[in-house]
Amino acid sequence: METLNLSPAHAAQGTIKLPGSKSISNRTLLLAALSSGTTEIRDLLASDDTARMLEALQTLGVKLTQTGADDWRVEGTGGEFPVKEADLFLGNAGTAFRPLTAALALSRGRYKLSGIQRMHERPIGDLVDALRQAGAEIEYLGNAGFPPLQITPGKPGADRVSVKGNVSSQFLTALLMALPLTGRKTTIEVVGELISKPYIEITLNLMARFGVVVERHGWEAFTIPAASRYTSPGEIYVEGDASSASYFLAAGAIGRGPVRVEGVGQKSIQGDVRFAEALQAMGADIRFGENWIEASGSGKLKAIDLDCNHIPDAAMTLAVAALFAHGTTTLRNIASWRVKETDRIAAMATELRKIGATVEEGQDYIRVTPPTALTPNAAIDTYDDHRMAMCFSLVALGSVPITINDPKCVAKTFPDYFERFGTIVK
Ligand SMILES: O=C(O)C1=C[C@@H](OP(=O)(O)O)[C@@H](O)[C@H](O)C1
Ligand SMILES: C=C(OP(=O)(O)O)C(=O)O
Repeated sequence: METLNLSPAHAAQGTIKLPGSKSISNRTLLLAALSSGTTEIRDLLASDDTARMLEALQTLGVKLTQTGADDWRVEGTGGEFPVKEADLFLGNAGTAFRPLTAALALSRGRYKLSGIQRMHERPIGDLVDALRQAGAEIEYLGNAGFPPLQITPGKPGADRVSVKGNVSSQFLTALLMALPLTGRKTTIEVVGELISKPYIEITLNLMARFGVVVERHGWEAFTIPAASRYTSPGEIYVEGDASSASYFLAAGAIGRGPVRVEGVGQKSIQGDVRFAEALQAMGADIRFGENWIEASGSGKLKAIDLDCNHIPDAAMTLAVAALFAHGTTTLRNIASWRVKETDRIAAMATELRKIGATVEEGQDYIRVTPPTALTPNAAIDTYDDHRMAMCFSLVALGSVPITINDPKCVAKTFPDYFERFGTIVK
């Protein structure tokens, strides 16, 4: 196994131009493929998750041309994938797997969708149940409720479908993006509490840019108007990734800063920009510009007690920042961590203990009390979870050496993370 030894660091300072947002990149690729007209996408994220989406669309007959380092031209299909039978491998990309399942289930073709082993352990049953109400024919090829899936042509379905919201917001996102393909007026009812709500705002915002405006009834119901069709906006810029920003902003707060991230700011459509508020509550100084965020601090943080349901990904960064805070930090309402790249509550607890922290975990929370001195030379297991690897790089700022096992797992969303991190730590 490959390992990366990070040297002790005493300060963090500098500016980072963020890679493109994963959530915006994969939504934009799919919407551009489903729309009529050609879309020029700028600043697309180049990572495993977007590579899986690009490959899948290519296999489905969508014409894609790379026009610059991070720029792509997508020739829209007008909502009908040219290839009607395909076998797609989607790695561990939730933002590819869930939306493509919905789009293909409403596309009158025969498709097999699979991923890596962990993807086959991540639930998809609530989405399949909702798509079946919409007339889709989907079979489980392994365990019921989980990928891999076989899709065959369906028939017209109900004009009201319901979906559970408490396991992943990606199921509602997938339905919202795919239902316009039917051309029929359809209402989606959300059953129970919807988690990770800001990701739905990203979905609705991007759909509107591609010409489909969803009628909204709070968080309970969403109506796709009859005869909705996606049309290309022509050119679209992908914001920098706000979740990736969290590691650098935390570094600025822990290592005094200032550390500035460029690519997201005041006008961001990503919910994870609100990580900056959490960091502020921990005592960091935060400044926002139109297209940048900057963090600095005294080096000493305060513990917080926070409901993190709105920032599930960036909240992992708070768990490691808690090592540098005075007191006990509690992160609540994060049950979804258990069904992501790994069981993130269990993984976080195990690895924080290697640094000397006292950690209590519950079904939907984690509580972290820092040690009086961080344990040097811990070897951190990363569980094929990019965020575990990125989060734990921050420990180096406690002036202790640390080893990150399998550091290349960051390729899921941020292939050159460690090189970039190396440019801001001193
Ligand atoms: O829609 C999206 O782009 C995402 C939604 C979130 O998932 P859940 O809704 O499963 O919490 C988030 O964790 C994931 O990284 C990206
Ligand atoms: C949960 C994540 O990914 P996915 O899009 O695969 O759900 C993540 O990036 O933290």
